[in-house]
Amino acid sequence: MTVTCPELVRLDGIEKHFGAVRALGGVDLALASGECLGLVGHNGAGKSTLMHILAGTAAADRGHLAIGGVKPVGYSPDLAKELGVRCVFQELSLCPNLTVAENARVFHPSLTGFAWRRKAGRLILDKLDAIFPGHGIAASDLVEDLPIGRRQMVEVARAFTVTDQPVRLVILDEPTSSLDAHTSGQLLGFMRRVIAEGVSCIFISHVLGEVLANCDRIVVMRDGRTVADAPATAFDRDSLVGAMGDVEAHMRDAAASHGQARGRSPLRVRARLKRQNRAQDPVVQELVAHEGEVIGLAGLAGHGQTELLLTVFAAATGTVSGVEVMASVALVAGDRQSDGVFPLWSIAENIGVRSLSRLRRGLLISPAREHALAMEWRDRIGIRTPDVHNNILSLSGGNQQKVLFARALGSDARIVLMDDPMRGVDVGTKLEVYALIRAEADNGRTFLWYTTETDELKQCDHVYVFRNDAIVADLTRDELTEQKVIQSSFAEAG
Ligand SMILES: Nc1ncnc2c1ncn2[C@@H]1O[C@H](COP(=O)(O)OP(=O)(O)OP(=O)(O)O)[C@@H](O)[C@H]1O
Repeated sequence: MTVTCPELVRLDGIEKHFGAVRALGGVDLALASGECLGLVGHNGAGKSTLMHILAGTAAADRGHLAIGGVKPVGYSPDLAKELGVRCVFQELSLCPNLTVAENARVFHPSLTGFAWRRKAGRLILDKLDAIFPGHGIAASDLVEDLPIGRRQMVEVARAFTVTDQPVRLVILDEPTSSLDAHTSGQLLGFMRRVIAEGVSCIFISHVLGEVLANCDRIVVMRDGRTVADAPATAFDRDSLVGAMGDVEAHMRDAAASHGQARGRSPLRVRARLKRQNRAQDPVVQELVAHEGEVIGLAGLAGHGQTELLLTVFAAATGTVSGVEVMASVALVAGDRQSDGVFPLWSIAENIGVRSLSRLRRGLLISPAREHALAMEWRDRIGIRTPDVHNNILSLSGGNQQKVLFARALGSDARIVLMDDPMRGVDVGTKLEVYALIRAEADNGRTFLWYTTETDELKQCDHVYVFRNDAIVADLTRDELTEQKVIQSSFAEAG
């Protein structure tokens, strides 16, 4: 039975320019109450910009916006909130030096009185419990001490908390990008429950399976315009990829078909892990990576994968007991906001910073060499910018992530450590980067790749599954299945 719900949002002819860049070229979009709309498109297609306009954090150059049939005058983030519009942006907005409860209070100024801290703590914890049971976050945790996945969970939960203002629309801009498969599933299940209660959601993700399985309708954006708008059931993965443009939908299988015998080439990394003593798991004693291998690190987020990468990174420049690293190392940070991007620098400077010795002419960095390196990588992985000397923050989130790739792959490092590096990278670029990683591995580079996406583990020659800071499974490419990874990630002791 089809139920016609009242229209909640209407955007008409929205245009937005950033200098010479046309981010939005006249976008129309409508959304009903209780509808879940999937919004997809390549990096830089204009999705986040459109959502900023809907959330009142950016103003359109042209066009109209109506919410609940009313065209608001002087639209602003405060007015959006009053009208029931909430947004979880890619670049998380929590105050790092405040606790989880204090961040909830910042969002809800109506929580006053001397018990405000307790009330705010209860409010956010109840919502975290509802969305992410077993989340392990305390109201008194300082946000800057939380890993990126947990920060994302707090940000999502906060968007759904209610005090004196209603929640009618929640915009989720890549909310699962830092969450492992289990936690993403919890969020998507919750999203379906609130949709059933009449709340609307706009869900942006580059994981097309999530969009196809959870949204009622899908809008595809390309180069600042909408190019497709249909019920989710009208699409499959290939037709979505086709609508997004310039991608070969079947490249994935070609990239995955490569296999390699272990251990014939020289050793690059050997890391002995401390034995787990909390549980009687079958613990794998050491991780090894050889020249030319792509090694996957799997398991639920926060179970020691990032720490292992950071330990290998430290061991490359100093002495760390139990860890041997036999070649130079570069790291692609996963938390680009705090660890990856130099926000005051240009795109070219951000790419070149890991290759300074090669870019030097005499005592100084040669601008020409820096420019050439940046142009080479702009073209190789399609960084969408009119000028590599623009500030890095002028790029969309996914394009900033590509810069971090370019920095590592453009360097002379023989070992590349990747901390869930594909966050926010669109499906076309992902396939290109997979092929690039494979080509670089064939040239003798070694990759240690922590990923929260099971599909990406299929790109690896060998996968170690982590749980509670220990390796609990050691899988060859042929043994790897999603089920085995999930089983090992959750298996109880005994
Ligand atoms: N503050 C800014 N200054 C200059 N250009 C910007 C700014 N914000 C966005 N842009 C440009 O606008 C275009 C659209 O970017 P937007 O972030 O909306 O893309 P997106 O579809 O959300 O991409 P992604 O999937 O990578 O997040 C891009 O070309 C981007 O470089």
